Amino acid sequence: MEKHHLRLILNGKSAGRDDVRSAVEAVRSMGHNVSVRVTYEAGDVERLVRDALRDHESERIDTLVSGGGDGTLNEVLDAALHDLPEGEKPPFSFAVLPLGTANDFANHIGLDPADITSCLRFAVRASAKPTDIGEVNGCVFINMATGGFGSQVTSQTDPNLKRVLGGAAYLFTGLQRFSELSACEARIEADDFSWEGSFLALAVGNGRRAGGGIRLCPDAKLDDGFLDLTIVPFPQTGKVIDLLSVLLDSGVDDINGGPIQRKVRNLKIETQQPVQFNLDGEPMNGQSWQIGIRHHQIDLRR
Ligand SMILES: Nc1ncnc2c1ncn2[C@@H]1O[C@H](COP(=O)(O)OP(=O)(O)OP(=O)(O)O)[C@@H](O)[C@H]1O
Repeated sequence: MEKHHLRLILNGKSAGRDDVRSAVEAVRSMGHNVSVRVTYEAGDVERLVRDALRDHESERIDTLVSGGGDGTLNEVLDAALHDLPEGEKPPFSFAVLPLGTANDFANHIGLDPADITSCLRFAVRASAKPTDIGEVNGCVFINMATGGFGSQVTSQTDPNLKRVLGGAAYLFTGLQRFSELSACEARIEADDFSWEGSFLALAVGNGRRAGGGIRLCPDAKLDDGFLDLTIVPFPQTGKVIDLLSVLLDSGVDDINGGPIQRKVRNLKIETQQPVQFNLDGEPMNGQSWQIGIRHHQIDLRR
């Protein structure tokens, strides 16, 4: 069996968890090398990724594991890809140890956040597969970029509520703030598609689910070289609440009349007012969005 050298960047929120310690012990006892670096606060991930890039030759690091939620994974990838010359891949593959609240991306690749030891074993057993990365105005995402309803919910969800309710917190906050939901006017131009109108939710997915399991891009694939654009138009007849409950219950599949769905490589979105976009849950504000895909930019153990 090949001996692996893992570097685990662990979000400090989970540093005290017994199951994380057991998982590291279990993988070390399989003969692999695991070095662990823990974050204390925002910004630490970037420095720890730089350290991993510096150490990768001397310590033969072959896999960088993101230990945290989608937010941590996003920070890890953003730091690893930031200064990379075009056409180059990072010098190691990536893996995920799902320790977040929703873990939408980890769920998409079949990881069970309740069994952390299996997830870390998977990081040494699974093969590293070429994986696409999405980009919005120069910032990366691996799972999904959402605008409108979905983004409002994620960024306004109280962290304490998230801890108590888990993924359902997103839904709770969404309904609580329902009265603030309004239509957002946008103009969207893609390779061979354009759309203008007001939307309730907008999603650009490399992965399929966001906001705690809501299926917004049901046909998205991580390595097909496309992003899946989903537009849920704002209902003309004021049936917003019906539309919302369908969306939260079963995702876009069951929406009456269907949402607008397209596979795209590049798109530009202009909104009439400033809106928030969420990249894997991390908020960004603006009115003009240039979105693209970096085909097979990383290798991911999945
Ligand atoms: N030691 C720490 N204690 C508390 N927060 C931290 C610590 N280190 C980093 N953070 C913060 O944790 C956040 C990322 O957390 P995490 O990866 O769990 O995202 P999440 O959004 O809760 O996950 P998910 O999207 O899966 O629900 C970042 O905003 C970062 O600033």
